[in-house]
Amino acid sequence: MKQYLALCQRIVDDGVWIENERTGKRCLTVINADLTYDVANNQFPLITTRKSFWKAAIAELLGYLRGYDNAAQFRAIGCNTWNANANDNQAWLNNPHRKGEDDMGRVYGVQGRRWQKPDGTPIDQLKKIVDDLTKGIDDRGEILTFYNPGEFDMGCLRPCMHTHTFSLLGDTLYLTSYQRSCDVPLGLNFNQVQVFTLLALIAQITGHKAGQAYHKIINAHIYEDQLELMRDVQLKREPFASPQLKINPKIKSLDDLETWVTLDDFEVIGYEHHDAIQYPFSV
Ligand SMILES: Nc1nc(=O)c2c([nH]1)NC[C@@H]1CN(c3ccc(C(=O)N[C@@H](CCC(=O)O)C(=O)O)cc3)CN21
Ligand SMILES: O=c1ccn([C@H]2C[C@H](O)[C@@H](COP(=O)(O)O)O2)c(=O)[nH]1
Repeated sequence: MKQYLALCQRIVDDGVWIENERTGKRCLTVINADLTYDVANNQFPLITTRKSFWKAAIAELLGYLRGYDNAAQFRAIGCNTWNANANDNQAWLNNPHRKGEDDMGRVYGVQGRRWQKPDGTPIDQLKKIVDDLTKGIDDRGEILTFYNPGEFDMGCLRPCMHTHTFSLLGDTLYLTSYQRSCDVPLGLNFNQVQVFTLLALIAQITGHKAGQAYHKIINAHIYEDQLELMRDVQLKREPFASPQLKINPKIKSLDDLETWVTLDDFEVIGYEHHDAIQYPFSV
């Protein structure tokens, strides 16, 4: 939690105002942030200086791992975060690739599970990683990437947290996640939960201990209409100790994640937090 607040304070103190053409808003911006999460000791990096809707963040991750491409699929598992990007973004509404209401196109999980080869057949990046790690193999290329420049025009948004690299040292699994663009008040609250949970889940289903998760962010920003709430409300609050994440130990395979897992299989223990803050969301 301290590293999150330090990043917010750094943006407030040293950020540079940058015009963002896509949203038509200005963002107070810094470049480069490195966050580390202690998955080994279950220090769940949940924001405590406001109420975090962590279940929606885990649902979003589950949707990516399942290869979802439609906001209705996300809603059905308890996540509303893609409604606006799928249905309220004029550029996407005008895009001939959009298949109708709620379609997100070839984003995130579609690339992770069904990356299209030139001959039209799909590559399942996640399955390859899970199969390798289960056998104790780290070929130094256990990379899940959603970043496919050749298909950016076929999706509603380029992926923000775009690449996850898994590394095995003995029986301990590590994760390094890369994020090109980060809405620190809203998105990072979710992304921290997702990086932590992704390592915990993949360690569990491949039979390894979880080590540390490293989260590398390039462009970290606060939108102009979020700044006052961050600077004058959230940053004035004292954080509480980190809670713990409990994952149902019956989850043992990728197939389990794809079929029966729900948000009831995740529990947060000891979450003390301040009141909710509603930050404006930019489409
Ligand atoms: N401008 C922007 N910021 C983002 O963080 C973002 C995007 N766009 N587009 C794609 C996804 C969608 N994400 C989102 C979208 C909405 C919330 C949000 O509204 N969160 C609320 C509560 C959500 C709930 O009740 O479930 C929050 O207070 O954290 C968070 C992440 C992250 N991404
Ligand atoms: O997981 C996510 C997804 C998105 N975001 C934020 C970062 C930016 O504010 C927008 C995306 O806009 P671009 O113009 O495509 O950079 O969404 C996030 O923080 N986390």
